[in-house]
Amino acid sequence: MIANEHVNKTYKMGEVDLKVIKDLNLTIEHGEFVAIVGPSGSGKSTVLNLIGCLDKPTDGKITIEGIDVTVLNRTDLANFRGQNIGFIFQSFNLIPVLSVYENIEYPLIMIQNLPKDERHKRIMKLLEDVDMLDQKDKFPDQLSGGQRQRVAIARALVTNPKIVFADEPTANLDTDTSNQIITLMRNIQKEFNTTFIFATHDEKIVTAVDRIITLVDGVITDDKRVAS
Ligand SMILES: Nc1ncnc2c1ncn2[C@@H]1O[C@H](COP(=O)(O)OP(=O)(O)OP(=O)(O)O)[C@@H](O)[C@H]1O
Repeated sequence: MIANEHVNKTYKMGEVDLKVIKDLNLTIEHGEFVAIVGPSGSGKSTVLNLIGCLDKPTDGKITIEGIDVTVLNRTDLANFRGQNIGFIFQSFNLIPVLSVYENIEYPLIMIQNLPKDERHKRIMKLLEDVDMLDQKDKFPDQLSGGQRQRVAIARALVTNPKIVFADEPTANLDTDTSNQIITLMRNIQKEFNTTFIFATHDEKIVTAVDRIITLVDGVITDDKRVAS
């Protein structure tokens, strides 16, 4: 479970304080498929960065899987992130000099000290899951947008994270490819009970999720469960 209690985030811009998240109280249960929506600049990415442990709140408490992550130091936070959280970005963020296989392997080498044959098994299974087995030796610039995002999804999942944060994951994809990617993530959520949290403007994602949280000017103005 993820619990935010009285979370605030203020950016200092010279003399000016920019308060972008205001008294956020939000609980997300295991295995939820949820979208955070709202106008540009409303604070969606900031919330994702805070609960994704990429950034720290100015004050308030964030508990993930029973651990208060706001008191962890940088090293412990990075370890916690590596063990529990996966990220998918709109720009895919693949490493251009690494092959598809090596891009997926990268977090396992950086974060989790797994033996090579165990790494291989996990990567091959994920390549199959995202239907990229026949592309495993290609490099990112030899792939389509949808294929790149499938690799990014496999990379986000290879550490078996409990939670995946996806910031506009379909922004650079056409409608059919977006729908395929959303279905892929939904299937993974069902199979592994992985929590997926999206920040998005994409109606295709909004109509696919079970819960929609609306953020306006750093405040939750609506939080509703929907039949998808
Ligand atoms: N590092 C930063 N320093 C200062 N201000 C920032 C920083 N990051 C974000 N902001 C500001 O915080 C506010 C919220 O930004 P955020 O990126 O979270 O919004 P968003 O809802 O994700 O927007 P979009 O839909 O356009 O991606 C904006 O006013 C933005 O300019």
